[in-house]
Amino acid sequence: MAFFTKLRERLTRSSAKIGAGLDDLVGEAPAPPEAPLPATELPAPMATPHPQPVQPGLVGRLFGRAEPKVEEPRRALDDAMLEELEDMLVQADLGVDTALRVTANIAEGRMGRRLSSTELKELLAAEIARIMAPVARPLPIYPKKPQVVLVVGVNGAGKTTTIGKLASQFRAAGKSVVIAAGDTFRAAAVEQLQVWGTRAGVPVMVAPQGSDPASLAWDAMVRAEAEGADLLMIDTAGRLQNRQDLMEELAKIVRVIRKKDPEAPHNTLLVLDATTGQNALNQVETFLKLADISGLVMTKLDGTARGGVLVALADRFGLPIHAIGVGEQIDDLDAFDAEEFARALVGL
Ligand SMILES: Nc1nc2c(ncn2[C@@H]2O[C@H](COP(=O)(O)OP(=O)(O)OP(=O)(O)O)[C@@H](O)[C@H]2O)c(=O)[nH]1
Repeated sequence: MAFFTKLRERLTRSSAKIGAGLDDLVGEAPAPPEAPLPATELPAPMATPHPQPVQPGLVGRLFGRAEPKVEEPRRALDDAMLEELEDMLVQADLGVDTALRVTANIAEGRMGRRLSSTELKELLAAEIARIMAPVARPLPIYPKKPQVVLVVGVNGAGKTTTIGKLASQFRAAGKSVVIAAGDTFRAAAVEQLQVWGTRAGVPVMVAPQGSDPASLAWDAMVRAEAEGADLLMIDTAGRLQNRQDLMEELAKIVRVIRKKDPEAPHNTLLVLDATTGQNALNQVETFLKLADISGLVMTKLDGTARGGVLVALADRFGLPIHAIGVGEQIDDLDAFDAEEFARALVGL
């Protein structure tokens, strides 16, 4: 299945929230002060968000009268409508600042214009795409061998799964990959990575439980260099409970791999779980203090109504969004496309 189709199908919880919110917002408008239409041509009541088509009568059909055009409900853009729109966007996890900016941009030059829900969705999608376009950048691939990709994020965010999916895609593109299971404290995390490695046909380097992740990272560098691997992906622990330890652990991994390549890691990916909503913003702030984050991957957009947080992230931090995850299967991760995401998010 094409990823866009998948995205549209799987983003339904977020898009239903925003899409239905916009339908309601326009549908709730008071009836316009226009002359009433004849009863037979009256569209569904203005307060109904999903108007039913009016059936033409038998006489009308026999005499070839044109079917009445069903007009979408419309609502004049005023302060009250903008305030509702703003609230709706905050509820959809775009965050207050982003919601305010988006709403102001939609209002500009359009006050008093009577908008249908579809028009409002188009305007919103355009605003969201405008915010997202500068950050929609695939993971850059460098000629450097091995390109070292350090993967960070809290436990459960989807690091392991993301590494597995990326490794599989790189393999499919003809690249050789080595994975290092750097969360050496959690046997389950190492096992899971081995499963993904097997699926992707990529070797996974492991170390005894509780051993120094930096030492594993060194060994993995040696092996990746010796084998001429294109990429080395290093998983890391995600224990934010002890931030100081984690910071030292990450710093040590970086120090060690820089002895082999002063430019490494070439990418530091922060994996975020969309279901955490606004908390994802705090996670970015925290990890920016712990590591030199170069880009984001957002997972679990399929299981949440909080997909709007990606817009807030783009607006607040401007970090590249390399990929998004919409499921647990190996092909459920793809490059992030601003326009596709924006349209899917608003339910277009
Ligand atoms: N629905 C859905 N589930 C996902 C997605 N990405 C990851 N998951 C699931 O989220 C759970 C956690 O993912 P992991 O990859 O194990 O997360 P992690 O960050 O490595 O976590 P630890 O191994 O606990 O450090 C797993 O059950 C995954 O199958 C996604 O895009 N959609």
